[in-house]
Amino acid sequence: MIEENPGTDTVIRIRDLYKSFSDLHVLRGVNLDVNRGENVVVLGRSGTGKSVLIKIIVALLTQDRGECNVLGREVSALNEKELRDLRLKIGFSFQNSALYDSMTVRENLEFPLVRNVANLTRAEIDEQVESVLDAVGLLQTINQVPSELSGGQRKRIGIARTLILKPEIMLYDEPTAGLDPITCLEINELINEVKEKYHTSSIIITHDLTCARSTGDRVAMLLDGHFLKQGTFEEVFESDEPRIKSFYDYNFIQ
Ligand SMILES: Nc1ncnc2c1ncn2[C@@H]1O[C@H](COP(=O)(O)OP(=O)(O)OP(=O)(O)O)[C@@H](O)[C@H]1O
Repeated sequence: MIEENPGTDTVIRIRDLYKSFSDLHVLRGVNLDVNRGENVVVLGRSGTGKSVLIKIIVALLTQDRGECNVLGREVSALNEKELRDLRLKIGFSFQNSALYDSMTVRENLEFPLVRNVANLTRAEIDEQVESVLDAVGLLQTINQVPSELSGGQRKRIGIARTLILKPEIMLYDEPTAGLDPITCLEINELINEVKEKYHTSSIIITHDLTCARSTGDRVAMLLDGHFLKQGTFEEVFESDEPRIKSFYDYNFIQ
């Protein structure tokens, strides 16, 4: 059981969360707090339920029991409109950036803005698109289409597209998967820059230990349906717990 921390502003509070699919018991008593302005890394082997947890946070799945409170609201109790409003405050960076191939970078970024924010002038749209592209260091790609960009650039544009709605919470699902080591380092830096510039609170799902070490204010290790250990990267991996040691040993670290 993790400690209550009444002095901090908790944006995600998960208590005793359970989720099964038939007889596959994926989450079994998950507890997690994400405090405002904090990057929390969720580590765990393939199939341990990291994505299921994220999907419960954005109500794409519903827990069997337990509490999942996001920005002060229990997500499983929200109606459609409340959910839509909540999701606008959450930026979700998917494993595959899912940009529209037929649109330019500018059009990809305008799309969520025009769809979700009423009465913006052309000048305001341009200003916001350029500002967010500048923040991810890719202003020069504004008129290109995704097929002309590298995997790392597409990932950055995907992050820019979520940032354009100024989310309070960012959820990164395997942000460095499939990228070369240098590009991984750049994405890790970007995740930290996003936190500084946009004051976001984030969950970063990964099995990349370099990513965990460089982006995580706190690391939480999901094993056997719950968080076996939470703390700084060093606190978690100083542990003598054999499953944590073996996770460390099998995941290459630079
Ligand atoms: N909608 C669903 N219906 C049935 N089973 C599901 C569903 N979603 C997830 N699962 C199962 O739950 C388990 C956990 O899946 P999840 O996608 O959360 O794993 P993960 O930890 O994110 O893995 P990876 O690192 O490979 O992405 C898997 O065995 C998966 O098959």
